[in-house]
Amino acid sequence: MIASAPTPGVRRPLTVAAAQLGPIARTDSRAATVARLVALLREAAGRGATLVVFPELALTTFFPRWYIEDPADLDAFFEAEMPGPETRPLFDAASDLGVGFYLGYAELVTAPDGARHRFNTAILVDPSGRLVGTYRKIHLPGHVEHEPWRAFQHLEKRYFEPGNLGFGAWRAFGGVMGMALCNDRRWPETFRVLGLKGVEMALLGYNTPIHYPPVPEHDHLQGFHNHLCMQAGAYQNGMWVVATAKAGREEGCDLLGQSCIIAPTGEIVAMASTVADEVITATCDLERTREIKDHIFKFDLHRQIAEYGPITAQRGAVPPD
Ligand SMILES: C[C@@H](NC(N)=O)C(=O)O
Repeated sequence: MIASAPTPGVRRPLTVAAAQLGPIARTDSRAATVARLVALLREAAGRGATLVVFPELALTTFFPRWYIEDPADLDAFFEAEMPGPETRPLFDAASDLGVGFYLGYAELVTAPDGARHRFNTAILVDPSGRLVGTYRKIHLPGHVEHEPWRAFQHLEKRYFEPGNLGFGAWRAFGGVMGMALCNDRRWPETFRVLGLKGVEMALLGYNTPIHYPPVPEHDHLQGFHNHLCMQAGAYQNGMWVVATAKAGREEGCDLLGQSCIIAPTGEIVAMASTVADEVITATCDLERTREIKDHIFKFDLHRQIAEYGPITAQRGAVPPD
């Protein structure tokens, strides 16, 4: 008998929702945005979800598109406490409904010495309202300086520090959960590190402009690349992926939709069909991760780590000319 053969009849179903958001205007209040999140949460709960995944930077417009010089203007997009007075209604609604959630937001941390640190952050909250974990975005895309030639900026490298908490894995919702944010999904290392930590479901929010100023000839591929990297990450690591967009035309900038739920086989099992507020759900059997983790990508058996050194070296190993 093969020790790792799945046990017939064993299931660990988890009904999840991706709660896609349409655009958020710069002038929209936090209260108005949180009310939208609560409405999506209620719809998801009504459809049986016990975990709801919101987008990256889900409380504000995607402000890295602007060069902001006044620190007070920048601060207005950040949360100094979570929950704070304006986000508390989301936490209250979730625990009333018995639903947990993933939420992306801009986090302002003031250290004991008074130094201020800014992160692009996601939290995971369980159905009782307890904070399960915090993730701070590691792969920050874009640029540091103002580049006026662009139709819009992508100043994540200016406004955020790289995450300092690593890629976490948390036992919650009947399985092992991991988190990532937007550009992280393009990197196989993200999913591999989560996979090595035993993650069975990766939760991810994104804001992806359709127009990529440095290489505009790839604009028509945004939807393809979005799914390509996440379907590969799901399959190569045997995990579910729940990925949620902030979508639609936001302050003149078109953001990709196509929020999706991906099985450990790499198959998309649910996908949004609008670029507005929209809930998609799927019942995900966490036990299905074993179809991959115990077989084609059984890490302990098949990985050849002696050959993987360049992956963690600062520089590549390109042969000399
Ligand atoms: C452009 C970039 N956006 C992001 N918010 O990280 C991405 O989709 O990779």
